[in-house]
Amino acid sequence: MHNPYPDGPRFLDAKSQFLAHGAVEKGSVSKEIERSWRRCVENGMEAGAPVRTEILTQQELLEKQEANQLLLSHARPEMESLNAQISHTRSVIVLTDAQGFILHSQGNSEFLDDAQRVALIPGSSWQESLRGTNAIGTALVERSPMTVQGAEHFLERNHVLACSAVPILNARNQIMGTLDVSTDASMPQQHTLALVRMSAQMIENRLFIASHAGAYSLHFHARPEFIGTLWEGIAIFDDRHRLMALNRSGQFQLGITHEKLEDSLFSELFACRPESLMQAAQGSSLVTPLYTTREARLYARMTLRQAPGVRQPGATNSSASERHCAASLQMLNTGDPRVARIISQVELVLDQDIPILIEGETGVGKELFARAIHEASTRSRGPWVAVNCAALPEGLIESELFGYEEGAFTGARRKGSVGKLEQADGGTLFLDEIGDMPLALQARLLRVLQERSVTPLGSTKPKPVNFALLSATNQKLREKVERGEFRRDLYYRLNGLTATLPALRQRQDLPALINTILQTENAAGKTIDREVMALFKSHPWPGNVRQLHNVLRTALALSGASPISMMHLTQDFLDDMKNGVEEDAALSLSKLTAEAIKAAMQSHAGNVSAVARQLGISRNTLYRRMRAMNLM
Ligand SMILES: Nc1ncnc2c1ncn2[C@@H]1O[C@H](COP(=O)(O)OP(=O)(O)OP(=O)(O)O)[C@@H](O)[C@H]1O
Repeated sequence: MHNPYPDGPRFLDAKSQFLAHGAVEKGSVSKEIERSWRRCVENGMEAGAPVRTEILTQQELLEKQEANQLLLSHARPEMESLNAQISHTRSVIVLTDAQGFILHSQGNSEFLDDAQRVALIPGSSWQESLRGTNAIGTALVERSPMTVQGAEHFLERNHVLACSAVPILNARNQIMGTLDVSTDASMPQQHTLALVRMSAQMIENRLFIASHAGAYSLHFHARPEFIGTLWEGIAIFDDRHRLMALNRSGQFQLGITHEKLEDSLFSELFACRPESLMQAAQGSSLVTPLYTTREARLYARMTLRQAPGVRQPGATNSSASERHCAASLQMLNTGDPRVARIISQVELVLDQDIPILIEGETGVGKELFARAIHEASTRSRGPWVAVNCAALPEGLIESELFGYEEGAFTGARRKGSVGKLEQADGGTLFLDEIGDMPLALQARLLRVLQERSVTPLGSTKPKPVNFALLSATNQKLREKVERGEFRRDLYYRLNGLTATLPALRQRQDLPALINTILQTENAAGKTIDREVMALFKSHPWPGNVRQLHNVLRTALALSGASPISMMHLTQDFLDDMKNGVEEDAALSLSKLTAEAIKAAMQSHAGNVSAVARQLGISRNTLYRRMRAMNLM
């Protein structure tokens, strides 16, 4: 019969030999186990001794949990998901602090007797000096992942256990704690350590990101599909592009140890300007190729963080490298007749001081389009300043837009602040989500547009400004005007020309658009199989081009070198697809019903009883349906 624990007798023999002669036969156990046994003997420990169960009081445990709050909060979700993967085995998952005290445990402990169950609950300690050779305590001493099975444990009481523990390190390579899975000694162990390693790495990545509040982080790997996984390198920089921290995978990929990290600049590590990646990071999670200064090719995604003092791209003059990232108007012309007409209209009014209002559903590419207009204009040498009116808190929007003088209000910065309107002088001001601008500010904005000057808060001196004005909205602005929620005079000021970008489901250039997106993902020429293309053509795309881009990006990562097929679409998208179809069906059904009712009303000259009879429904139902469909 298959013996699930073939090494049991070998470990027992090795242990007896070690206890009798102080040495083991070469190769019978690992060096780490032999070293640990030696430490146990040197500490005067006896293999057959009863276990001393050291357990913290409730108060002491609470204090330890408090002191390790960060570790606990990031480890808990990973322990949950590890538990879901191994819930069919009889195992307990344990998190300890750096001294080996259990902070949290979960799982199935039925395979243990009462004493051992107690040993795996929060508050008990697995220090090697107390419990002899064991995965947690020995991993902490050896600073490396350990599996300790059956008789490899020094104390006989622990021979029933098989445990795999991995130390969790912070960015400075200091041990924060361990993650361990303990199970019955007879359970095969070959995959357990790999699983625990992965979970520990996830916890390290989470801790790493949470403990460094830099200005931006760069996520990188030699293979694009590894970005966003536990194997990615993560580098965190401050707003002066100095490296603040690099995770272990990053240290390995870039070939630097954490001691050498101090004061490295972005430009010393990567052959690219951080600003160009920042531009790509705005509003999307684009993966871009880049080279290290040692000429290794990597892929990276930048994540901007909301730290104070971060210079956001867009609020400054657009540099040559940023400009290189923006799409040109003709690049956006991928064959849809409506888009082509809008582009030719825009080209006619370009540089003529005519404000353009860009309308369209979310994700149709309004900001991309606005940026392309700026790039095509003579103002492209001037600044591009984008303001998202929906993202600014109402109390801040005024000072953001208009700026303020020194000492204008309590808490104002000493030197005052230049508002966005003034920053845009000589370039383009893009007011995104303009429909969300509070009414009171609409009046002030209108005055600036009429007088072409800005008066910062706390000042009486107007400053002349000159910028091209673009704005965008996904709301029906005209309807807001009718409802009195948006100033009519401002509405007319903003829309010298209205450019309405079609929703993706209305566009006739889907394959060409897909090709453009594939190009931006460095995957030009990638094949998409017919089934997927047919699905894409019938999907209603509620998230528009942004959604298409995301679906393609994930499919590219999942498909590797093969053509994109159904198996590379995420379940999320397929579910969305199903719901869309159901919604569509419901929509067309209600349209058909409305048509049927209208026709029957006409042929029976409005006689409700006759119509109800013809349609086979009651008069009440007919009235209800007519009311719901606005037919009465
Ligand atoms: N013509 C296009 N070609 C390639 N990608 C596009 C195009 N239009 C839009 N996208 C993709 O869609 C994303 C969203 O575009 P953008 O932010 O300009 O949309 P938006 O209409 O301003 O959205 P929102 O209303 O939500 O602000 C872009 O980051 C890009 O990935």
